[in-house]
Amino acid sequence: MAGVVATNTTLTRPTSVAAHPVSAQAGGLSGRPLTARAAEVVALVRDRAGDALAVIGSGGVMDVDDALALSDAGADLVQVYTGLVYGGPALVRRIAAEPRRGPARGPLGRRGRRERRGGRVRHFGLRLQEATDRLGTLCVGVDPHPPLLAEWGLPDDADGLARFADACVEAFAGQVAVVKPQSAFFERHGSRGVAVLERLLADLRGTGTLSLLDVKRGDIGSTMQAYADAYLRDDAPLAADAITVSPFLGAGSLAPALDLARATGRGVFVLALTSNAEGPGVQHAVPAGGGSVAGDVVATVAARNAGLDGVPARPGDVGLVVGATVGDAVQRLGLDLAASGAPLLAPGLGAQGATVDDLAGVFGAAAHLVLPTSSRDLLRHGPTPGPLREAGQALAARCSAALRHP
Ligand SMILES: O=C(O)c1cc(=O)[nH]c(=O)n1[C@@H]1O[C@H](COP(=O)(O)O)[C@@H](O)[C@H]1O
Repeated sequence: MAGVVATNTTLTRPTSVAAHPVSAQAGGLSGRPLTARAAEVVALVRDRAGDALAVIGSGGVMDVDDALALSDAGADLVQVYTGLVYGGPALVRRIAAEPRRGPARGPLGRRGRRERRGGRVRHFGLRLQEATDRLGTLCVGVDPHPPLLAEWGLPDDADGLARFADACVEAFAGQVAVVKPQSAFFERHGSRGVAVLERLLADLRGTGTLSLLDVKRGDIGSTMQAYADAYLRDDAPLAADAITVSPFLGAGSLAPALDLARATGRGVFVLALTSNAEGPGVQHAVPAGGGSVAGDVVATVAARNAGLDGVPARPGDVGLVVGATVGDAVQRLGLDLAASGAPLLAPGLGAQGATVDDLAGVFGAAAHLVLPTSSRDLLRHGPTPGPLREAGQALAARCSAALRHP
């Protein structure tokens, strides 16, 4: 055997087409629904085949960036089918005009492949859209609470954390759109706990699973730059695809993180309306010029997302955190979340009392931007990865159905 052609059509139905009247019919999908999966499969084939086989990348190549993604994933040649139908022969000329690059190799190469295409940054919003289209709309929180460790029969030490993290990777990597480790539960074990977090982030990176590190950082500009360096640089030991930040030292103080995230193709989720009972006292407060503190946060994020280049319909790279527990606060405060273009991280499901059925009411016209997240309520299905995975997939399907575009 001289080589492998990867891939063909896909039998999965991403959420972007699930509502289409014929989506239940049998048969494989071509075009855009294949793009992200094809790059993953090509990377897998290249990793397994090494240099022994030629790899021809095919599937969802609709534009030059898609072709470069397959090349970066390890393809020696790239094929176009559906892209040729819609893009015409000029697409071939544009792809062929790109300088040929050898496939990236090794752990650093793999990281570079996911975030950059030919020196061009792949925006976080686009990567998130691809992941939710393919895997459904759910972010799984990895919160190794002491009571959960005990329930799972694990010690409350770095070894327990490591086994907890491994089970989560086995259950959720490649199965849900985003995995969100909660830094606090690792930090409480000092440097050994942080080392486990570092390995967890590397494992998620290695499996192509988006990581959202929940650290809720926020500080004066110069210190914020250091926090940004810690999580948002390509070469940071704790690099994640996105982080949570707190705007309550003034949303403008977050600029170093937002700038670095944009430069490296990462995301930042800014707290706006948090899920806890103490949040409204600060977030609903009316500043001197009117509106609300949360409204100012939303406006800052909307301004950031409006400046993005590329396809206007895709979600922005800067997200907002709005708890699923906030009831009618979004409407009462007059927040136009849909116009912000921000992916909306929605914690509070299960353990904090919100349900999947609350999501449509809380988010209204912005429902299509919502990324619900659950930690304890989902993790109680452990420690065996199988039931954990099934619970995650079932919850993702329920969330996707509840948030589907009208
Ligand atoms: O940023 C967050 O993720 C977050 C924001 C918020 O407003 N409320 C909130 O609960 N979270 C986090 O989401 C997780 C919720 O965990 P569960 O209540 O167990 O699902 C925790 O790690 C919280 O720190």
